Amino acid sequence: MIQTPLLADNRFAEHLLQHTPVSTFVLDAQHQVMIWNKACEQLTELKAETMVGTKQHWRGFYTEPRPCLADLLLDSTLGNISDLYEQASAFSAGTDICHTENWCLMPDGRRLYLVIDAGAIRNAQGEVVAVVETQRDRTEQRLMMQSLSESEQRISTILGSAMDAIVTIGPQQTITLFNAAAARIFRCAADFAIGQPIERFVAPACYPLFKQFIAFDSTAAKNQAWVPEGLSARRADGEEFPIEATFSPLEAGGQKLCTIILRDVNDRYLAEEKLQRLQEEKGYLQEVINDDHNPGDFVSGSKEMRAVMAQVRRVARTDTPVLLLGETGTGKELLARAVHESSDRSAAILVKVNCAALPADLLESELFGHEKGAFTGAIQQRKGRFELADKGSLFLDELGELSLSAQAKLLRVLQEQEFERVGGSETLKVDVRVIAATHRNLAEEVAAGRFRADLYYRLNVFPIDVPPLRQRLVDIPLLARFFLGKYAKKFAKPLTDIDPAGLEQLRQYQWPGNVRELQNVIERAVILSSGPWLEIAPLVSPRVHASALVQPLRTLEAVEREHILRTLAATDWVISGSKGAAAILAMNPNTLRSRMQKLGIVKSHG
Ligand SMILES: Nc1ncnc2c1ncn2[C@@H]1O[C@H](COP(=O)(O)OP(=O)(O)OP(=O)(O)O)[C@@H](O)[C@H]1O
Repeated sequence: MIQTPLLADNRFAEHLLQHTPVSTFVLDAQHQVMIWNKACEQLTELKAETMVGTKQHWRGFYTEPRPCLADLLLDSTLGNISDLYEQASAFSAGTDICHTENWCLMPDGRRLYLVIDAGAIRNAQGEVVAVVETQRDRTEQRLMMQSLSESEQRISTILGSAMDAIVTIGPQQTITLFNAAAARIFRCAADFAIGQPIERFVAPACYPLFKQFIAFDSTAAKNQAWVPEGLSARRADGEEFPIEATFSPLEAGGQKLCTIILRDVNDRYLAEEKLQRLQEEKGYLQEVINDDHNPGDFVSGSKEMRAVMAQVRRVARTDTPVLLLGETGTGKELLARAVHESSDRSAAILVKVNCAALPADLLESELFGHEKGAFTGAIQQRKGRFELADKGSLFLDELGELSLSAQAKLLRVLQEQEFERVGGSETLKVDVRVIAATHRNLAEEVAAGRFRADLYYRLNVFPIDVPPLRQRLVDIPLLARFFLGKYAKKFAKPLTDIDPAGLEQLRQYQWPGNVRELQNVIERAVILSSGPWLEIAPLVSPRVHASALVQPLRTLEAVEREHILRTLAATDWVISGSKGAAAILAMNPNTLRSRMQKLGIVKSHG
């Protein structure tokens, strides 16, 4: 507070006020302008000679008469300030001084942000004799502050909505910025993370490498670096996860900072795995679609087959392995599908492997997969059928052909649901229900040392015997008519039924190839018949009385070998195709080839 009436006596003070670079005017107690200094002239573009002695000072700041801060102070009416300075962003007042800041619309149309201070001058008696008001133009700073805060807001919106974690670290390698995605990914609030050393959020094993990217003084860290893999971060709860990160060092305000933009690539890995799995499944399903072994409806009229179906229904809902026993072509694969489809796993797939179709070493890699370089030709990692069947079922056809080493692996999967890929050391876990089938007598195979006893007992928990067709005569006409309908439609033949003599022939026949053979016979007959009856050509070995079958006893292999050789001779060694040996033997051509290899059957030239 200034207490002397210096303006009248003190020329020096007046001189100072006149020349101070701050815009200033002074009013006397009657609101008349006493001083209108040079800076005020510049700010308002109004000359002192037109202002001094008048009460027109408002003209410097408003387009209409309005009290200035100095007037309010003189009249002690500061309470009205908010009516006058609507946009006042700061206001403070004591008895003799007051302060405000606000946007002013100058008479010449300029919009200025003025910081205004007013102070009362009292005489020795304490009476207010004058008021000094200063105005400082802070328009530029204010606009800068505004645009700074706008851009800060924009940046914080961008940071907040970014999908990736954005973390900035300062020279002490402590976190200075932690966006919302970082909070989500690291599972902790920004308040917790800011100020913490970055080391806390990096997997310890990766920290030395991490440091190289944020080491500000190393030349390597001068440029931005993108690290697509090999780094792992650590969440607040200690869980480690693989990341992909970009490190951007920068110098701001003399401080070395590093911004890390990172994302959790676990989800990507999972998505990639899922995609690969779906692609493999797609490939597998494509194979199934192309496979003419694809099952149609299941026909069962005999009490024997109804009993089999009842067993299928009973075991389907459990996770017990199922062993389907029966001669070739009896419908074991169809039943395996029925087990899978009636189980809780039906939403996943049933994967099939024919153990006789591949040599032992390839079969092992087919079942369990292999690592890149596991053997010559293993140019990349491949998942096996067990992995493909995860959460579903695996049908192992011709189980009796499995090598002893594959049997050991299979036993482990059955017991612990785990295995390693060929050439790999990583133990893989799967959840697979195994359904196996064989036409061999496994008990005999065990006795001969060709099949592991422990695996046999593990698989034999729920054996289902599928009777040969000759033991369920009721099914023969049912199946024959079913196949007639199917092939007549396929080949567009107007066939109504099977002629009675033919039907009788079908009943009499021995059916060594069971339903598959019947299916082939009907297919051939449909192709050859012109209608309306389906004519059945004489069948090769009519059904004979069991006693007539008695012959000197020989091994199964010897009989099998001789029979295959006879058939091959009859087809002139043609294996596949509708007239080939495989069709006659009602076998899959690949199965036949592998049997021939196993039995050492080769075509002699000469
Ligand atoms: N009850 C049935 N109803 C309809 N078709 C059947 C029936 N049983 C078998 N089939 C058909 O017979 C053919 C052979 O059946 P499947 O492949 O299931 O026999 P399998 O016992 O698994 O033979 P293999 O031991 O040689 O592999 C298939 O085309 C199948 O569709």
